[in-house]
Amino acid sequence: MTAPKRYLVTGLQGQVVQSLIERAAGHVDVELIAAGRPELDLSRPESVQSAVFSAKPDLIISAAAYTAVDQAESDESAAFAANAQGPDALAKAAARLGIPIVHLSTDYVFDGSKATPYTELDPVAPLGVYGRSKLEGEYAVASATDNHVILRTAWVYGPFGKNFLKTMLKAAESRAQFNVVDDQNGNPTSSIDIADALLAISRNIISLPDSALRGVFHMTAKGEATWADFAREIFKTSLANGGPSAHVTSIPSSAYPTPARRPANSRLDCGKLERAHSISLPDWHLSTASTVARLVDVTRLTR
Ligand SMILES: NC(=O)C1=CN([C@@H]2O[C@H](COP(=O)(O)OP(=O)(O)OC[C@H]3O[C@@H](n4cnc5c(N)ncnc54)[C@H](OP(=O)(O)O)[C@@H]3O)[C@@H](O)[C@H]2O)C=CC1
Ligand SMILES: Cc1cn([C@H]2C[C@H](O)[C@@H](COP(=O)(O)OP(=O)(O)O[C@H]3O[C@@H](C)C(=O)[C@@H](O)[C@H]3O)O2)c(=O)[nH]c1=O
Ligand SMILES: [Mg+2]
Repeated sequence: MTAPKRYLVTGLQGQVVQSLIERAAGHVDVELIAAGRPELDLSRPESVQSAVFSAKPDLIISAAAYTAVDQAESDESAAFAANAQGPDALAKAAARLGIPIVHLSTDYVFDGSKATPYTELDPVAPLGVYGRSKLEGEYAVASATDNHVILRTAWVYGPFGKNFLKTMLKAAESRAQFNVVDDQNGNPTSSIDIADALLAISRNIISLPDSALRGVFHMTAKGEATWADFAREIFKTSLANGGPSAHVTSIPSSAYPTPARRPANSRLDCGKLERAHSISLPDWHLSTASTVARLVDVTRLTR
Protein backbone atom coordinates (compact mmCIF):
# COMPACT_ATOMS: atom_id res chain seq x y z
CA MET A 1 0.00 0.00 0.00
CA THR A 2 1.19 3.53 -0.74
CA ALA A 3 1.65 5.98 2.13
CA PRO A 4 -1.50 7.95 3.06
CA LYS A 5 -1.82 11.49 1.71
CA ARG A 6 -1.49 14.13 4.40
CA TYR A 7 -4.16 16.88 4.39
CA LEU A 8 -3.78 19.98 6.53
CA VAL A 9 -7.15 21.52 7.45
CA THR A 10 -7.42 24.90 9.17
CA GLY A 11 -9.48 25.40 12.33
CA LEU A 12 -10.14 23.18 15.33
CA GLN A 13 -13.71 23.44 16.60
CA GLY A 14 -15.49 24.65 13.44
CA GLN A 15 -18.42 22.80 11.89
CA VAL A 16 -16.60 21.75 8.74
CA VAL A 17 -13.29 20.88 10.36
CA GLN A 18 -14.99 18.71 13.00
CA SER A 19 -17.06 16.96 10.30
CA LEU A 20 -13.92 16.40 8.26
CA ILE A 21 -12.14 14.84 11.22
CA GLU A 22 -15.07 12.46 11.68
CA ARG A 23 -15.39 11.51 7.99
CA ALA A 24 -11.64 11.28 7.24
CA ALA A 25 -11.33 8.64 9.96
CA GLY A 26 -13.02 6.24 7.51
CA HIS A 27 -10.39 6.84 4.81
CA VAL A 28 -7.22 4.78 5.31
CA ASP A 29 -5.48 6.64 2.48
CA VAL A 30 -5.85 10.04 4.22
CA GLU A 31 -4.02 11.41 7.24
CA LEU A 32 -5.80 14.56 8.40
CA ILE A 33 -4.02 17.18 10.48
CA ALA A 34 -6.11 19.99 11.96
CA ALA A 35 -4.21 23.20 12.70
CA GLY A 36 -5.71 26.15 14.53
CA ARG A 37 -5.07 28.82 17.07
CA PRO A 38 -2.66 29.53 18.64
CA GLU A 39 -0.24 27.58 16.38
CA LEU A 40 -1.99 28.58 13.15
CA ASP A 41 -3.68 31.95 13.52
CA LEU A 42 -5.05 33.35 10.27
CA SER A 43 -4.49 36.87 11.53
CA ARG A 44 -0.76 36.17 11.92
CA PRO A 45 0.55 35.27 8.44
CA GLU A 46 3.93 34.08 9.76
CA SER A 47 2.13 31.54 11.99
CA VAL A 48 0.23 30.29 8.93
CA GLN A 49 3.44 29.80 6.94
CA SER A 50 5.31 28.05 9.75
CA ALA A 51 2.37 25.72 10.55
CA VAL A 52 2.17 24.68 6.90
CA PHE A 53 5.91 24.23 6.42
CA SER A 54 6.27 22.12 9.58
CA ALA A 55 3.30 19.86 8.71
CA LYS A 56 4.56 19.27 5.13
CA PRO A 57 1.10 18.37 3.81
CA ASP A 58 0.24 17.00 0.37
CA LEU A 59 -2.82 19.29 0.22
CA ILE A 60 -4.41 22.12 2.24
CA ILE A 61 -8.10 22.46 3.08
CA SER A 62 -8.88 26.03 4.09
CA ALA A 63 -11.94 25.75 6.34
CA ALA A 64 -11.26 28.30 9.08
CA ALA A 65 -12.85 31.72 8.82
CA TYR A 66 -14.35 34.63 10.67
CA THR A 67 -18.03 33.62 10.26
CA ALA A 68 -19.89 36.01 12.61
CA VAL A 69 -21.79 37.87 9.88
CA ASP A 70 -23.32 40.61 12.06
CA GLN A 71 -20.26 41.11 14.25
CA ALA A 72 -18.11 41.55 11.14
CA GLU A 73 -19.93 44.81 10.37
CA SER A 74 -18.22 46.45 13.36
CA ASP A 75 -15.06 44.32 13.33
CA GLU A 76 -13.88 44.79 9.74
CA SER A 77 -10.15 44.48 10.35
CA ALA A 78 -10.50 41.13 12.17
CA ALA A 79 -12.80 39.79 9.44
CA PHE A 80 -10.38 40.78 6.67
CA ALA A 81 -7.36 39.46 8.61
CA ALA A 82 -8.96 36.01 8.98
CA ASN A 83 -10.84 35.83 5.67
CA ALA A 84 -8.47 37.59 3.28
CA GLN A 85 -4.94 37.93 4.70
CA GLY A 86 -5.02 34.44 6.29
CA PRO A 87 -6.03 32.63 3.08
CA ASP A 88 -3.46 34.73 1.19
CA ALA A 89 -0.68 33.40 3.46
CA LEU A 90 -2.08 29.87 3.24
CA ALA A 91 -2.25 29.87 -0.56
CA LYS A 92 1.25 31.36 -0.85
CA ALA A 93 2.55 28.56 1.38
CA ALA A 94 0.75 26.01 -0.83
CA ALA A 95 2.38 27.56 -3.89
CA ARG A 96 5.82 27.38 -2.25
CA LEU A 97 5.32 23.68 -1.53
CA GLY A 98 3.78 23.03 -4.96
CA ILE A 99 0.61 21.52 -3.42
CA PRO A 100 -3.09 22.15 -4.10
CA ILE A 101 -5.36 24.22 -1.85
CA VAL A 102 -9.10 23.71 -1.43
CA HIS A 103 -10.66 26.88 -0.05
CA LEU A 104 -14.20 27.38 1.26
CA SER A 105 -16.18 30.47 0.40
CA THR A 106 -19.75 31.65 0.60
CA ASP A 107 -23.02 32.53 -1.13
CA TYR A 108 -22.74 35.94 0.59
CA VAL A 109 -20.40 37.11 -2.21
CA PHE A 110 -23.65 37.77 -4.13
CA ASP A 111 -26.18 40.53 -3.52
CA GLY A 112 -29.20 38.30 -4.04
CA SER A 113 -30.86 40.38 -6.74
CA LYS A 114 -30.89 37.56 -9.30
CA ALA A 115 -34.18 35.71 -9.75
CA THR A 116 -32.63 32.27 -10.36
CA PRO A 117 -29.74 30.30 -8.79
CA TYR A 118 -26.29 31.89 -9.15
CA THR A 119 -23.66 30.30 -11.38
CA GLU A 120 -19.90 30.79 -11.15
CA LEU A 121 -20.14 33.24 -14.07
CA ASP A 122 -22.50 35.65 -12.31
CA PRO A 123 -21.08 38.95 -11.09
CA VAL A 124 -20.28 39.19 -7.39
CA ALA A 125 -21.48 42.11 -5.26
CA PRO A 126 -21.34 41.37 -1.52
CA LEU A 127 -23.79 43.23 0.73
CA GLY A 128 -21.66 43.26 3.88
CA VAL A 129 -18.23 43.05 5.46
CA TYR A 130 -18.25 39.25 5.83
CA GLY A 131 -19.05 38.75 2.13
CA ARG A 132 -16.47 41.34 1.05
CA SER A 133 -13.77 39.77 3.22
CA LYS A 134 -14.54 36.28 1.85
CA LEU A 135 -14.44 37.60 -1.72
CA GLU A 136 -11.05 39.17 -1.04
CA GLY A 137 -9.94 35.73 0.23
CA GLU A 138 -11.07 34.13 -3.04
CA TYR A 139 -9.02 36.64 -5.05
CA ALA A 140 -5.96 36.10 -2.82
CA VAL A 141 -6.11 32.31 -3.23
CA ALA A 142 -6.64 32.48 -6.99
CA SER A 143 -3.78 34.91 -7.49
CA ALA A 144 -1.32 32.95 -5.32
CA THR A 145 -1.71 29.66 -7.19
CA ASP A 146 -3.53 28.11 -10.15
CA ASN A 147 -3.60 24.83 -8.24
CA HIS A 148 -6.72 25.77 -6.27
CA VAL A 149 -10.35 24.82 -5.85
CA ILE A 150 -12.59 27.52 -4.36
CA LEU A 151 -15.89 26.07 -3.16
CA ARG A 152 -18.75 28.44 -2.41
CA THR A 153 -21.17 26.78 -0.04
CA ALA A 154 -24.05 28.17 2.03
CA TRP A 155 -26.28 27.94 5.10
CA VAL A 156 -24.07 25.32 6.78
CA TYR A 157 -25.51 23.23 9.62
CA GLY A 158 -24.49 20.00 11.28
CA PRO A 159 -23.81 18.27 14.59
CA PHE A 160 -20.79 20.42 15.50
CA GLY A 161 -20.17 24.03 16.39
CA LYS A 162 -22.79 26.77 16.10
CA ASN A 163 -25.53 26.85 13.49
CA PHE A 164 -29.17 27.73 12.86
CA LEU A 165 -30.40 24.13 13.27
CA LYS A 166 -28.77 23.70 16.68
CA THR A 167 -29.89 27.17 17.79
CA MET A 168 -33.49 26.35 16.89
CA LEU A 169 -33.48 22.90 18.54
CA LYS A 170 -31.93 24.24 21.73
CA ALA A 171 -34.28 27.22 21.96
CA ALA A 172 -37.33 25.03 21.37
CA GLU A 173 -36.66 23.31 24.68
CA SER A 174 -37.97 26.46 26.36
CA ARG A 175 -40.04 28.27 23.69
CA ALA A 176 -43.18 27.31 21.76
CA GLN A 177 -43.06 29.86 18.93
CA PHE A 178 -40.51 31.56 16.69
CA ASN A 179 -40.69 34.34 14.13
CA VAL A 180 -38.48 33.35 11.22
CA VAL A 181 -37.72 35.20 8.00
CA ASP A 182 -39.43 33.85 4.91
CA ASP A 183 -38.03 36.11 2.18
CA GLN A 184 -34.47 34.81 1.94
CA ASN A 185 -33.98 31.79 -0.34
CA GLY A 186 -31.02 29.47 -0.11
CA ASN A 187 -29.69 25.94 0.13
CA PRO A 188 -29.22 24.61 3.68
CA THR A 189 -26.10 22.44 3.46
CA SER A 190 -24.86 19.75 5.85
CA SER A 191 -21.29 20.00 7.15
CA ILE A 192 -21.07 16.20 6.97
CA ASP A 193 -21.97 16.26 3.27
CA ILE A 194 -19.43 19.06 2.75
CA ALA A 195 -16.77 16.91 4.44
CA ASP A 196 -17.47 13.93 2.18
CA ALA A 197 -17.33 16.16 -0.90
CA LEU A 198 -14.08 17.79 0.29
CA LEU A 199 -12.48 14.35 0.55
CA ALA A 200 -13.63 13.38 -2.94
CA ILE A 201 -12.53 16.69 -4.50
CA SER A 202 -9.16 16.52 -2.73
CA ARG A 203 -8.55 13.02 -4.07
CA ASN A 204 -9.45 14.18 -7.59
CA ILE A 205 -7.07 17.11 -7.65
CA ILE A 206 -4.19 15.26 -5.98
CA SER A 207 -4.35 12.54 -8.61
CA LEU A 208 -5.27 14.55 -11.72
CA PRO A 209 -3.61 17.70 -13.09
CA ASP A 210 -6.59 18.76 -15.29
CA SER A 211 -7.38 22.45 -15.22
CA ALA A 212 -11.12 21.64 -15.54
CA LEU A 213 -11.02 20.31 -11.95
CA ARG A 214 -9.66 23.63 -10.68
CA GLY A 215 -11.17 27.08 -10.21
CA VAL A 216 -14.36 28.33 -8.55
CA PHE A 217 -17.27 25.94 -7.93
CA HIS A 218 -20.63 26.20 -6.21
CA MET A 219 -21.31 23.38 -3.74
CA THR A 220 -24.58 23.24 -1.83
CA ALA A 221 -27.22 20.65 -1.05
CA LYS A 222 -29.94 19.93 -3.59
CA GLY A 223 -33.25 21.67 -2.99
CA GLU A 224 -34.01 25.15 -1.76
CA ALA A 225 -35.66 26.71 1.26
CA THR A 226 -36.32 29.90 3.13
CA TRP A 227 -35.11 30.08 6.74
CA ALA A 228 -38.75 29.59 7.82
CA ASP A 229 -39.05 26.45 5.65
CA PHE A 230 -35.82 25.17 7.15
CA ALA A 231 -37.01 25.85 10.71
CA ARG A 232 -40.34 24.06 10.09
CA GLU A 233 -38.54 21.02 8.69
CA ILE A 234 -36.20 20.95 11.70
CA PHE A 235 -39.13 20.93 14.13
CA LYS A 236 -41.10 18.41 12.09
CA THR A 237 -38.24 15.89 12.18
CA SER A 238 -37.43 16.67 15.79
CA LEU A 239 -41.03 15.95 16.82
CA ALA A 240 -40.95 12.68 14.89
CA ASN A 241 -37.82 11.73 16.86
CA GLY A 242 -39.29 12.66 20.24
CA GLY A 243 -37.36 15.94 20.39
CA PRO A 244 -38.41 19.55 21.03
CA SER A 245 -40.69 21.34 18.58
CA ALA A 246 -42.17 24.81 18.11
CA HIS A 247 -44.51 26.77 15.87
CA VAL A 248 -42.86 28.90 13.17
CA THR A 249 -44.43 32.20 12.12
CA SER A 250 -43.21 33.59 8.79
CA ILE A 251 -41.96 37.17 8.88
CA PRO A 252 -40.26 39.47 6.37
CA SER A 253 -36.59 40.36 6.90
CA SER A 254 -37.72 43.92 7.61
CA ALA A 255 -39.29 42.59 10.82
CA TYR A 256 -35.99 41.00 11.90
CA PRO A 257 -33.45 43.83 11.83
CA THR A 258 -29.78 42.80 11.87
CA PRO A 259 -26.53 44.80 11.50
CA ALA A 260 -25.68 42.95 8.24
CA ARG A 261 -28.02 42.72 5.24
CA ARG A 262 -28.46 39.19 3.83
CA PRO A 263 -29.09 38.35 0.16
CA ALA A 264 -32.77 37.69 -0.67
CA ASN A 265 -31.66 35.01 -3.11
CA SER A 266 -28.49 33.07 -2.40
CA ARG A 267 -29.37 29.83 -4.17
CA LEU A 268 -26.34 28.39 -5.95
CA ASP A 269 -26.35 26.40 -9.20
CA CYS A 270 -24.00 23.45 -8.63
CA GLY A 271 -23.95 22.08 -12.19
CA LYS A 272 -20.29 22.93 -12.79
CA LEU A 273 -19.13 20.78 -9.85
CA GLU A 274 -21.27 17.90 -11.03
CA ARG A 275 -19.92 18.12 -14.58
CA ALA A 276 -16.23 18.49 -13.65
CA HIS A 277 -15.94 16.38 -10.50
CA SER A 278 -19.06 14.14 -10.76
CA ILE A 279 -20.02 15.31 -7.27
CA SER A 280 -23.43 16.44 -6.06
CA LEU A 281 -24.67 16.79 -2.49
CA PRO A 282 -27.84 15.09 -1.18
CA ASP A 283 -31.15 16.92 -0.81
CA TRP A 284 -31.22 19.11 2.32
CA HIS A 285 -34.34 17.38 3.68
CA LEU A 286 -32.45 14.08 3.98
CA SER A 287 -29.41 15.52 5.72
CA THR A 288 -31.53 17.72 7.99
CA ALA A 289 -33.40 14.60 9.10
CA SER A 290 -30.22 12.69 9.90
CA THR A 291 -28.66 15.64 11.72
CA VAL A 292 -31.77 16.24 13.82
CA ALA A 293 -32.10 12.53 14.62
CA ARG A 294 -28.48 12.43 15.77
CA LEU A 295 -28.77 15.55 17.92
CA VAL A 296 -32.10 14.61 19.48
CA ASP A 297 -30.69 11.23 20.36
CA VAL A 298 -27.67 12.78 22.05
CA THR A 299 -29.89 15.18 24.01
CA ARG A 300 -32.01 12.29 25.27
CA LEU A 301 -28.99 10.29 26.35
CA THR A 302 -27.46 13.16 28.29
CA ARG A 303 -30.66 14.21 30.02
N1 LIG B 1 -21.25 28.60 8.51
C1 LIG B 1 -21.85 28.81 7.34
O1 LIG B 1 -23.08 28.90 7.26
C2 LIG B 1 -21.04 28.94 6.11
C3 LIG B 1 -19.68 28.85 6.10
N2 LIG B 1 -18.97 29.02 4.94
C4 LIG B 1 -17.52 28.94 4.94
O2 LIG B 1 -17.17 27.59 5.21
C5 LIG B 1 -15.98 27.54 6.03
C6 LIG B 1 -16.25 26.70 7.25
O3 LIG B 1 -17.27 27.31 8.02
P1 LIG B 1 -17.75 26.71 9.42
O4 LIG B 1 -17.11 25.40 9.66
O5 LIG B 1 -19.22 26.85 9.45
O6 LIG B 1 -17.13 27.78 10.40
P2 LIG B 1 -17.27 27.86 12.00
O7 LIG B 1 -17.69 29.23 12.34
O8 LIG B 1 -18.01 26.69 12.51
O9 LIG B 1 -15.75 27.66 12.44
C7 LIG B 1 -14.80 28.61 12.13
C8 LIG B 1 -13.44 28.00 12.36
O10 LIG B 1 -12.47 28.99 12.02
C9 LIG B 1 -11.55 29.08 13.07
N3 LIG B 1 -10.99 30.43 13.12
C10 LIG B 1 -11.64 31.60 13.22
N4 LIG B 1 -10.76 32.62 13.24
C11 LIG B 1 -9.52 32.07 13.14
C12 LIG B 1 -8.19 32.58 13.12
N5 LIG B 1 -7.95 33.89 13.20
N6 LIG B 1 -7.17 31.71 13.01
C13 LIG B 1 -7.38 30.39 12.94
N7 LIG B 1 -8.61 29.84 12.97
C14 LIG B 1 -9.66 30.67 13.07
C15 LIG B 1 -12.31 28.72 14.31
O11 LIG B 1 -11.39 28.41 15.29
P3 LIG B 1 -11.64 27.65 16.69
O12 LIG B 1 -11.62 26.21 16.33
O13 LIG B 1 -10.48 28.08 17.50
O14 LIG B 1 -12.96 28.14 17.19
C16 LIG B 1 -13.17 27.58 13.78
O15 LIG B 1 -12.45 26.38 13.80
C17 LIG B 1 -15.59 29.00 6.25
O16 LIG B 1 -14.67 29.38 5.28
C18 LIG B 1 -16.88 29.76 6.05
O17 LIG B 1 -16.63 31.08 5.60
C19 LIG B 1 -19.57 29.26 3.74
C20 LIG B 1 -20.92 29.35 3.67
C21 LIG B 1 -21.78 29.17 4.85
C1 LIG C 1 -32.38 32.80 15.23
C2 LIG C 1 -33.28 33.39 14.17
C3 LIG C 1 -32.75 33.78 12.97
N1 LIG C 1 -33.55 34.34 12.01
C4 LIG C 1 -32.98 34.70 10.72
C5 LIG C 1 -31.81 35.66 10.70
C6 LIG C 1 -31.10 35.29 9.41
O1 LIG C 1 -31.69 35.99 8.31
C7 LIG C 1 -31.40 33.82 9.27
C8 LIG C 1 -30.27 32.89 9.62
O2 LIG C 1 -29.63 33.29 10.79
P1 LIG C 1 -28.07 33.07 10.98
O3 LIG C 1 -27.57 34.01 12.00
O4 LIG C 1 -27.80 31.63 11.16
O5 LIG C 1 -27.61 33.48 9.53
P2 LIG C 1 -26.22 33.90 8.97
O6 LIG C 1 -25.24 34.04 10.06
O7 LIG C 1 -26.43 35.02 8.07
O8 LIG C 1 -25.81 32.60 8.12
C9 LIG C 1 -24.78 32.76 7.17
O9 LIG C 1 -23.54 32.46 7.77
C10 LIG C 1 -22.44 32.73 6.93
C11 LIG C 1 -21.18 32.31 7.68
C12 LIG C 1 -22.57 32.20 5.56
O10 LIG C 1 -21.58 32.04 4.86
C13 LIG C 1 -23.94 32.09 4.96
O11 LIG C 1 -24.01 31.08 3.97
C14 LIG C 1 -25.02 31.87 5.97
O12 LIG C 1 -25.07 30.53 6.43
O13 LIG C 1 -32.51 33.54 10.10
C15 LIG C 1 -34.91 34.49 12.22
O14 LIG C 1 -35.65 34.98 11.35
N2 LIG C 1 -35.45 34.10 13.41
C16 LIG C 1 -34.68 33.57 14.40
O15 LIG C 1 -35.21 33.23 15.50
MG1 LIG D 1 -24.50 33.20 12.11
